[in-house]
Amino acid sequence: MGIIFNVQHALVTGVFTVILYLASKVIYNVYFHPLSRFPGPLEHRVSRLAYVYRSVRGTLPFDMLKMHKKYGDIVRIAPDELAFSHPDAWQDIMGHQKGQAEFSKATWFYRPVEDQPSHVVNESREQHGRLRRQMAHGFSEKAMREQEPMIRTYVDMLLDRLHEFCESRKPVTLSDWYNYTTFDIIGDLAFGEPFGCLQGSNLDGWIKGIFDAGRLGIILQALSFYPLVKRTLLSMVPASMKEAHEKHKKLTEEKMMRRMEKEEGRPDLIEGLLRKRGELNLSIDELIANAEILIIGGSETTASLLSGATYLLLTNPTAYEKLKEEVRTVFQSSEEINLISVNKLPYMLACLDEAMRMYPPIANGLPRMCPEGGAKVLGEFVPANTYVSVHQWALYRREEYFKDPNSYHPERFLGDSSFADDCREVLQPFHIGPRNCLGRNLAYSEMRLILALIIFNFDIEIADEARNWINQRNYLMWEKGPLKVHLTKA
Ligand code: HEM
Repeated sequence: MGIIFNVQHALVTGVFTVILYLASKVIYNVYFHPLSRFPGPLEHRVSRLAYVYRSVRGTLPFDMLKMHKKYGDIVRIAPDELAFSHPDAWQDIMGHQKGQAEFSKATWFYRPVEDQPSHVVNESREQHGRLRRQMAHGFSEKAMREQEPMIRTYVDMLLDRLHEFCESRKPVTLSDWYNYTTFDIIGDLAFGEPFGCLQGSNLDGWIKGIFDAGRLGIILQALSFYPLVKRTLLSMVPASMKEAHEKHKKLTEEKMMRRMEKEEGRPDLIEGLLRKRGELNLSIDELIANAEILIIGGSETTASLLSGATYLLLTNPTAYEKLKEEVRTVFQSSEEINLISVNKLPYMLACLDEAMRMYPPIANGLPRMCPEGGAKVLGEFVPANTYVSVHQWALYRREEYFKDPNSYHPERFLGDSSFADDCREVLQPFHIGPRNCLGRNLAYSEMRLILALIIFNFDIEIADEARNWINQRNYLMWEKGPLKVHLTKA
């Protein structure tokens, strides 16, 4: 009897202690936390769970717009995180900081599993600078000129495969074909060999492994705030998953070994790191981590934008007709279209930029951490260790910065007076500052080359089932459904 009473007593005390702890945390977060003066929905100010819920549901970009509309340019989206939606936030958070420490990348987001090898995107400031300097060789103009014939081989293969569909008159899932092309190109640029996606008309198993790991990454990021749960779940990973991981790792090592055996001076994106491998003290796992991040960052982003731009053009016939006219007037044959000559297509560039605004490949805010001593963002003092972010999709849909933000108007990037009040510098799909996108020029060249050749070679009509294609969820990347179109030879 006495024992039962003691157990009951301990249980009641335990439950009471937990409730007391949670209640005091809620009161602290709402009234006494250094960020308590910033507005935001109550459920976001009291706990991280509301943010996690929206991320895991894939609705965060759209929810962020509603929050900024209601609460203004600064919203407290978690007890320790502020979201900023204003053109000046780019410079304040990501720009080169004079005489002040940089905002570092948030570990919970960029390194959800701490013991994984690091790479250029999540490295600490010093090692990042060294890696970036070396990798920059592969992104120079000279390197891009040398890479062009290789890139062109894959684009020609894409055109050949699409011509086959014209003959068969079947609808084509163009979004898949964009992915196959960008994956094969980046496979060659990062590992020295394509994935064979264009050849096999499907995504290689190795790539599928990377996508699966990406989805798991969102869950692991969320669990970073609940370390005990994360540790427990990680210790329970089933044997089949561990085996799949080991198999993927072995395949990747073999790929890297084959690349390392290739001739010296290959003009690709990994050569710079291989040349200074000793000086940079790079293990094979770190080399692989860098090649993998190039694959993820350099293919899905570009393919998404190409799909988004194609969809927006096909659902905006005036813009589509204008672009067709531009491409088919400037060029008389496919052979004339190359990485340099696409510069003669200003309307196409505006079409791509407007697609970046309406369908940015990186739609959510990638969190940074405020340095020691705190810093000012949009004139407000933000305490040290606060996470801060800029959510692109929400920013680009605000009427304060773009007229008629929910409609596709490439003219806004061509000096059309109806859009004179637009704030075009808001658009920063590649970010700014010392950690902005290294592949920006390559991405633009690749997208312009592919789109120009597609528009030149085919008349395209969207299939009925793809009319609402753009209504998607977002899990760091867009969850793209099949963009089905009908192609006829132009
Ligand atoms: C439309 C296409 C692309 C978009 C929108 C895009 C966007 C971005 C953004 C926003 C970042 C910064 C990430 C952060 O702050 O954590 C980034 C970094 C990076 N991107 Fe891209 N990217 C694109 C294509 C590419 C391509 C084609 C490559 C290379 C093949 C590439 C390579 C990189 C690299 C290496 C970094 C890391 C730079 C550093 O940390 O110093 N990107 N990209």
